[in-house]
Amino acid sequence: MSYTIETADLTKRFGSRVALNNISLQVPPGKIFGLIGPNGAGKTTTMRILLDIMRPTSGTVSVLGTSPHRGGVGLRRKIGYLPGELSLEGRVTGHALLSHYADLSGGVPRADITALTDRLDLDLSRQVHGLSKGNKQKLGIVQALMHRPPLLVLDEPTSGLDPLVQQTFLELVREARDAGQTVLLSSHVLSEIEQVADEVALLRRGEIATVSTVSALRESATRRVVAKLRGSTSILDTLTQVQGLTAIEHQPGEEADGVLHISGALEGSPDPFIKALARFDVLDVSIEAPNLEDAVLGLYEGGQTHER
Ligand SMILES: Nc1ncnc2c1ncn2[C@@H]1O[C@H](COP(=O)(O)OP(=O)(O)OP(=O)(O)O)[C@@H](O)[C@H]1O
Repeated sequence: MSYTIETADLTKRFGSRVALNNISLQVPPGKIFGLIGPNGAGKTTTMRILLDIMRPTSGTVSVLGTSPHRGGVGLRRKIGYLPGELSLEGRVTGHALLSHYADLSGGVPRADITALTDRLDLDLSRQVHGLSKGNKQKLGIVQALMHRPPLLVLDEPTSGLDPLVQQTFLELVREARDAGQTVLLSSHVLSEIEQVADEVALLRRGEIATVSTVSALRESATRRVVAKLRGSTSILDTLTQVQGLTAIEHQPGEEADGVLHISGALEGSPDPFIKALARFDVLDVSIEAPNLEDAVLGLYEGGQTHER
């Protein structure tokens, strides 16, 4: 398979500071790939190298089959880039700014720009320096998406967007993927992009902690389970045998004798838990949605894994 983005042993040092340490990443075509990591993990540095804003200390990079260093303007036009530290201070209107970028991209139909600004509810007649942080971010998003490039590289794209606009943005990203575009986007929290990302790489101190599909993360995540059961404390003996169920706690209910309130943490399939419960008189049960943020934090603390 030829990847849209491929890096091998990518390393970037700033003096003695190692920003990236042997990063090997493969972003498949037509997918949404998330780079997740806390502040300083190396997300922006990785993206800047892909755009040839920065050169690596060592290692190799290929973007759309070309080295960013050699790709020049031809490669740059195929990438829609939203920088993390978007600085829009000029005394120009949104219209003028987008026209300028549209020219650089080889022209963009006016209707395509309007379709985006309408959906994001962005007023292009205002001077960009007076726009709020969120509206500047919307302008940056339109600038990156409007020419429908084969690759989108979006650094913290949801930053500053209110929840409603965040949803619209995620829809736009999904539509781009469905149209065959490849999307690389970064965030310091998984919850902002887990709805759209097909695969995520977790960066920690310049290294890849894990690469995983979001569905694999979901399967490995722990969910809290709560049940109200009628029966003797022998229930507990049964539950301790359930595969994947840990941290079991119980307390007697306020109801008539023999009601137990049970809680625990369940990893993996809920099937063994449900089958174990079915042997008792179940008064109530709930299995919460997995908390992916916790799963990711666990991975940050843990060692290296690679799952595809
Ligand atoms: N131009 C630079 N000069 C010196 N150090 C730098 C430079 N750019 C980045 N770094 C360092 O490299 C490391 C990675 O930074 P980077 O901006 O890539 O992280 P990030 O994951 O994007 O973080 P954030 O979420 O805060 O944007 C940090 O330790 C940072 O201080």
